[in-house]
Amino acid sequence: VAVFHWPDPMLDTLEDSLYVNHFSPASTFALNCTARDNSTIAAQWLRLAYHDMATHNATTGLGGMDGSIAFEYTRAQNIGPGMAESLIDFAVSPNQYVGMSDFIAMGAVNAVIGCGGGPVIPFRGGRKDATEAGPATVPEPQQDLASHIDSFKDQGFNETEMISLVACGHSFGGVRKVDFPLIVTEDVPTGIQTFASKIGFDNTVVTEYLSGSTENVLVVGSNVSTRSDLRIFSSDNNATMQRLASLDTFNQVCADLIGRMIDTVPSDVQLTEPIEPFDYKVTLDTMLFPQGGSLAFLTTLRIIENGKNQTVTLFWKERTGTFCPSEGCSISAFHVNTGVEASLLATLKGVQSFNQHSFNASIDLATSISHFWFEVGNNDGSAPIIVDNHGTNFTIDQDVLIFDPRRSSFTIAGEFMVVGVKTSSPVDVTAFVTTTGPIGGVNPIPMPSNTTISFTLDSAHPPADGYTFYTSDRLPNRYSSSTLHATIDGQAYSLWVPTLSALGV
Ligand code: HEM
Repeated sequence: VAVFHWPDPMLDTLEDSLYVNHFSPASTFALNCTARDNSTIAAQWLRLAYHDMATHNATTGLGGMDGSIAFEYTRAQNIGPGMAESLIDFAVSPNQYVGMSDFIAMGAVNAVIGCGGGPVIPFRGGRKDATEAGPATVPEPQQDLASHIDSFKDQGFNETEMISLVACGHSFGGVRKVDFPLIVTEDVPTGIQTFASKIGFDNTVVTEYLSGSTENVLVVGSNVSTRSDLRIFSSDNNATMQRLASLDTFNQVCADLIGRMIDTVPSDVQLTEPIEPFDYKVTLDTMLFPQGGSLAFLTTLRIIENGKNQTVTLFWKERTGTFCPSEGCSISAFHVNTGVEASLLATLKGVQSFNQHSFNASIDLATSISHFWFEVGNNDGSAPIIVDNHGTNFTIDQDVLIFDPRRSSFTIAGEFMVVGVKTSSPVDVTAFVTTTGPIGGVNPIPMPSNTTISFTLDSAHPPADGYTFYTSDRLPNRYSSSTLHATIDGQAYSLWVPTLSALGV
């Protein structure tokens, strides 16, 4: 299991996206098997993930789940509106540390639970987005069995796994003549055409195939050349399909294979260990900025709701000199937000909701802050739990380049970030900003992109408390997050700013 050592922007983003409800569309849109375009969002997402993975070549190690589908979705092999629509679903979520490909993979995990309630597929992060299209290697129904065996072999799956993975995939969604003109569907009713009239993660696709009652056009369609499921399913005399007739086996095999499918990445990509909900998490809105002769320090500790009535105390130590008592300076939470909703995936892992304990500490300007930790009291006589980033403390790397949410301005007229630098010498400050592009134009998919914006000396905010302030260019539309960079007195500093405001600003 991946261990979270704060700060870790990638794990931080992925864990929120997986387990905090509404944090990312990837964990919500596909729930309840929501219908779209004569199919379901879940089916579209699962097909998107497979088609993204299908560029993998196990021999060269190239391709796989890398988001290259964003450059390939207009190909005939990716026909149908589901590809573009699904890419649009995911395009709001990426930032500088997590790309589209991780969200496409997360979409597959949520598609499976969203339509069937399970099985739960482990999620690993760290995929890298491709910058161009991969080869056109998605299998097509008019190809013969030998080609399909070859395609799956290239993708890293043997013949038995091919049979199973196709059965798993085709237990979702439908085949629509309009989207796939190669398939002659005069013998299949129009409208919603789901395999075996079922939507969901069950093995009807298998049992109806075996009993001869299937309406799957890739099995019984009148165009014999596009009966690819028939050729694949029967390729080992139905031995695999018979095994999959057990619902438990089907669920186990599908969880395993879809898991392998989303973890099929270019060989130079190293995925994290599976990401489970973090017990204790310092949330995104942790900020340190000068204010009226001291430093304001805002932070929040998120705890999984556990039925105990807990009290949390924030502790911190000085950066230089002595100011705090030997046990550290401390303060109680000023706000507790109970009942932060967990995602469906989190509830399937036993997490019902989270409590957020927020702090607004005033830090001595001269001695500043080097690190912080928390004590969680159970109010039942038991010893408090020390939450200290797994023994490494929550370290404030630096207080030289800071983001100042109070001096920043966010109005309809425009959004401007203000940063402070702890020097009076002139400094070049830039922000590496992720935005999601406009819908429409040349590329209808609002793919996330990165731009650099610069800062100028802030005439509205004179130097104060040892800091000089710089204001950004107007933030671009569809700003999502940024990382600040500056070289100050010969040393390079950077600061991830995942969010522009915090409770207590
Ligand atoms: C030889 C391999 C495969 C062939 C020839 C094939 C072919 C097709 C075709 C023709 C459609 C209908 C497309 C449309 O009408 O829009 C379809 C739908 C679908 N396929 Fe496959 N497929 C294959 C493997 C897979 C695999 C391995 C998966 C995932 C594990 C998968 C997942 C899906 C899903 C979820 C749909 C429904 C999409 C929707 O309803 O929006 N397919 N496939």
